[in-house]
Amino acid sequence: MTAVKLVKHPLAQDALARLRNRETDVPQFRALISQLAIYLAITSTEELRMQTVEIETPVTKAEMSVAAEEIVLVPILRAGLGMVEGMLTILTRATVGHLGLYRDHETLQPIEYYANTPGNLEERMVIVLDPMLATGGSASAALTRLKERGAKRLLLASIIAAPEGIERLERDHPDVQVVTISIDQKLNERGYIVPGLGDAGDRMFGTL
Ligand SMILES: O=P(O)(O)OC[C@H]1O[C@H](OP(=O)(O)OP(=O)(O)O)[C@H](O)[C@@H]1O
Ligand SMILES: O=c1cc[nH]c(=O)[nH]1
Ligand SMILES: [Mg+2]
Repeated sequence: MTAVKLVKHPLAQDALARLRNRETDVPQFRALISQLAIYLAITSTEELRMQTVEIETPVTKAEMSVAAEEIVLVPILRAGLGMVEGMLTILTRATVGHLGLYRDHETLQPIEYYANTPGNLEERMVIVLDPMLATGGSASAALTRLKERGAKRLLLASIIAAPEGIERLERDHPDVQVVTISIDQKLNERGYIVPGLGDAGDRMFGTL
């Protein structure tokens, strides 16, 4: 079963409420997405593999834990791009791949138009970024593409998830952990998350 981790920090919930508000303008929307991505970066890497090394401080030598796993971030274009900067605030050494997908407005099926990912995905923690998990079609297609390219240890970091999207990933990718800040009520008849925040890409890039 897909494991879902919820970010419950009060300041993340406060930022998400402001993100959802229809009065929030484009610069504020971008800043809030970046802030929320920092919380997702911290929670997504709680199980990062570590190793013990000897460090010499100005005072003495000591055994310390350091990260033993490289991280690849893969934003789903367009809206996932807004999460990269916040993620890199914490994950400063991560490499970044890109997957271009949009959801056909009629069929809601994902259409892929770009894929560029770093090599050696087998050995790395791969975190897919998309603020919205709605039907789950886009996330599922992205995860399938990354597995075809060798990824084995995958997470999906989203800001808002619909129950329908989580169920879809439980079916298609039970090995992938979902990290999110809110599980909303449902999808509406046009496939938008309720209460959601509208179209994340349009609000981020001002294309409404
Ligand atoms: O779970 P799903 O039903 O597939 O919907 C979620 C997808 O829809 C949005 O992208 P959109 O198609 O609007 O593309 P955009 O980011 O370019 O605006 C969102 O950013 C996800 O990628
Ligand atoms: O509510 C939704 C659903 C899909 N994509 C969005 O940007 N918002
Ligand atoms: Mg969009």
